[in-house]
Amino acid sequence: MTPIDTIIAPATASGEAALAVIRVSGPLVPELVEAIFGKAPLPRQVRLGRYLSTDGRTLDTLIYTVYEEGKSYSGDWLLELTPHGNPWLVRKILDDLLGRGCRLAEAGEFTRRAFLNGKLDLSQAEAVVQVIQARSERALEAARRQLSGSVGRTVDSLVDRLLVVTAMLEAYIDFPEEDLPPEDQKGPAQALSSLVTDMESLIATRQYASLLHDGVKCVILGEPNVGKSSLLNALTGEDRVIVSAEPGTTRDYVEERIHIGPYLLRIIDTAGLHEAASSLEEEGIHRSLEQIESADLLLVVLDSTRPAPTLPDPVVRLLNERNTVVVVNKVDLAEGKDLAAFAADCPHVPISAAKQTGLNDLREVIRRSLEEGLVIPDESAVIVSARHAEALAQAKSLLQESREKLREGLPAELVASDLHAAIESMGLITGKIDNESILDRLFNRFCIGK
Ligand SMILES: Nc1nc2c(c(=O)[nH]1)N(C=O)[C@@H](CNc1ccc(C(=O)N[C@@H](CCC(=O)O)C(=O)O)cc1)CN2
Ligand SMILES: Nc1nc2c(ncn2[C@@H]2O[C@H](COP(=O)(O)OP(=O)(O)OP(=O)(O)O)[C@@H](O)[C@H]2O)c(=O)[nH]1
Ligand SMILES: [Mg+2]
Repeated sequence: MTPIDTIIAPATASGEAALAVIRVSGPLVPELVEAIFGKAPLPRQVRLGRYLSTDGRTLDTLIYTVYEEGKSYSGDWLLELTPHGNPWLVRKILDDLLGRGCRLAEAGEFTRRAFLNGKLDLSQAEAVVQVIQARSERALEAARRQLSGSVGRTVDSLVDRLLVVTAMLEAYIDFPEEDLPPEDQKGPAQALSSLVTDMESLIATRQYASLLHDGVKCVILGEPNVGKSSLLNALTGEDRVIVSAEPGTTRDYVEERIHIGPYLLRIIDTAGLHEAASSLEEEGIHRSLEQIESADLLLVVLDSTRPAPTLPDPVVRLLNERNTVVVVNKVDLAEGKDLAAFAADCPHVPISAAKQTGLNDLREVIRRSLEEGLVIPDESAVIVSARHAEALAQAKSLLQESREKLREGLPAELVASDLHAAIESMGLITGKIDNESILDRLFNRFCIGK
């Protein structure tokens, strides 16, 4: 084995805080503990000690924990120091450790070592970043599952099934003159079809993952002056956009992020839709339409005192009960019209953006629409990473080709070689590969200290 460096990094963000965590990982750990604290390292015991620097000064009285080789996060000897959260103190300790032969860790290096030591598969290592970066409860839940190995397990079980089919076919390769008799093609062909179906549904979870990560795109639309901007302000709880009695106030779309229950939403206010009177208005409306077309959820705002609007045809065609909520605004004004016939299949929610009434009902209806209208996988694996989706799609198309070849009665070894390529492609997900450049690309996205 080549000797490895002992790496160090702060594991917490820099800045004043109650505590900071510094991690040290590598073979120097036992002797460092002896030298710094004057005590033999006792693995997995939380200890209080005085950090004595190389020049004999006490830097801090702090808590430290030693994890022994093979039983740590990284898999190597590991020391965690919890000094007071003073950035200057952290710097002093890091400098002292550098002087003792450690070096600063690169981004993701602790997790990279965990992967190389077999503590995590690659999909789990990637999940560490997802857990740190998740911006909603649902996103965190999906990342946590991936970190616990859900993606790895699902992919492994697909690979196991694929290996069984490959073995069935390879039994024939030893008898090259013999064609695969039709009755023996049936088993592998069926197994391949069901694998393709299962891979497709796994790939489909990616759509959900991007909603989790980027947020559900929710577009507020409607005629001018109905209160779209007032609604955005009410939902964000800020005076984010200009509201005025003059129709055509909003000229360009405005985006804000809000949470509704466990979901993250990108909520977008658009220019009112009507017959444009100027080219500037036309451009505004054009931009509204672009936003509307790419939305996951539409909030159509009506003015309760006005007749139902006539929206442009392309917009009307998009509306359905799964992606649309009709928001009937200005119900604080007396002279309400009966608007129940407008988009009658979609839920209608009466509100007053100005008086801030009905907003909790609206949040509840939005939440329900998201739960019913979006395919939200319950337990199992969610594919969050584009890299995983790509590898799966590649494997899936190889399986489809091999099924075709099987049907055409081509030799078993041709079919089997496609299957091997598919297995290799799936191996990229869990990291059963030997490719430095992929590893570099992956781990560079981590923050230092992870
Ligand atoms: N103080 C501290 N808190 C932390 C972490 C850490 O590294 N340090 N983690 C870092 O992300 C997360 C927890 N993940 C961890 C995963 C494995 C091991 C570990 O020591 N594994 C050993 C022993 C397993 C056992 O005893 O059950 C191993 O796998 O061999 C530690 C933390 C979140 N909280
Ligand atoms: N009475 C009452 N007035 C409201 C309500 N919501 C908005 N308004 C008023 O309606 C007018 C238009 O509001 P905006 O939020 O600017 O409407 P908009 O749909 O964004 O308008 P454009 O950007 O021009 O398309 C303003 O004078 C608001 O004060 C409400 O719930 N009740
Ligand atoms: Mg507006």
